Amino acid sequence: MESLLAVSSSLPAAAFSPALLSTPSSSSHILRTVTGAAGTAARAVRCAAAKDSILYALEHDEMFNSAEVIQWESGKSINSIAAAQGIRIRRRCRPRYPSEGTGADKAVPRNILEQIIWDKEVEVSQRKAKKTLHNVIESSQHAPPARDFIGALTAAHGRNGVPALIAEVKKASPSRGVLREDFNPVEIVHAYEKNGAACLSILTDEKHFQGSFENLETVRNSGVECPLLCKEFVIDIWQIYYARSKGADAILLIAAVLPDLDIKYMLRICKNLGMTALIEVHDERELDRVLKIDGVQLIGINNRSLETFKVDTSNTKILLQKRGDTIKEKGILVVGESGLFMPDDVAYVQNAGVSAILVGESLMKQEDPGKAIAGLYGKELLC
Ligand SMILES: O=C(O)c1ccccc1NCC(=O)[C@H](O)[C@H](O)COP(=O)(O)O
Repeated sequence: MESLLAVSSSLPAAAFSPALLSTPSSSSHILRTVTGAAGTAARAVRCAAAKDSILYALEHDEMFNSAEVIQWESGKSINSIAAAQGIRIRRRCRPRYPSEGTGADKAVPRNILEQIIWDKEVEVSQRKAKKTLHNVIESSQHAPPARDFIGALTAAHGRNGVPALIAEVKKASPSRGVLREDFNPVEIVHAYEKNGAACLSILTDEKHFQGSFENLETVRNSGVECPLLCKEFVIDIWQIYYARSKGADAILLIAAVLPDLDIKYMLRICKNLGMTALIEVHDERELDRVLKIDGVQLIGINNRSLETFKVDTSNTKILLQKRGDTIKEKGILVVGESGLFMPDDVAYVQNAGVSAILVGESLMKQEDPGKAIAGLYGKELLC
């Protein structure tokens, strides 16, 4: 595994720039790097297969993700690479050639997160068929510049002396069903901003959360100034460019879903786009993986298990007790996510060491989600 990571990590930074990714030369650059790294006859054979796969992808105007490059290079499946890192969520994996089956046709998802990811694989491949990576990169280059998500959190934290608020726009969720029938995202975000939210989180998944990229775009164009987090289940770099093209300033990357190399690769893309990556973890193993990755600036500790729905705010405290010092040394900001309803909850995660909180349900369920912010903190927030 180490050597595979070394091969892929040896891709030069320039290979990840949007400008290069958008031209055929970047693809051949990556191809040369991958094939050029093969030292043994066996690897050369695998690389020949990789080359065929990559050429096939290019002919069909598809772009490959880093995990797929490793897969081709190593002969290992994405799922076995992920499992070696402790990732339990399996990818269904599209066939590399139309004649190949996935072998997963009869499989059933083991939990809700796996279901969401399998649905996302279908959704993303359908979206890519309509708008290629090349086109979406082009669109992202015309978006207004990304706003400073971390800067907004830091300023609000300093201003109020309590964790900054990332207020979430979430109509429904798999664990709670519909949270709000009367759902007007523009009204909600203006109320959030007026009442002291530092940043906004916009759910874009349609099938499980009744969100949409249209909501993200409408909010962006509605005149709010808070930076926007695209709350998506990212499995493919295409989604990052698409989110940027719709006005996102930050994007969620879930460590329970993405192998390390994908996180590294996606972080570089975010950096090139001026976006912030909020990297979400739920347990110690995920946190340790993420802490080994260079360039991580913002980590979210989710109190909700996305596999079982169990919410436990002590998760934030336990993880920060164990790794708080390392996080501080690295200058990483921590967001406490999920299950926060009252001033005591906010104080609890603040004492644990978070600089920001991500809150959805407890605000969305109130008649006036803006006024609910003062109820959540036990005081009004300064804007
Ligand atoms: O909220 C869910 O039911 C859910 C299910 C599966 C995957 C993700 C899910 N939610 C994402 C989140 O973690 C929350 O939207 C976010 O942290 C806010 O949480 P809350 O304040 O508890 O709504």
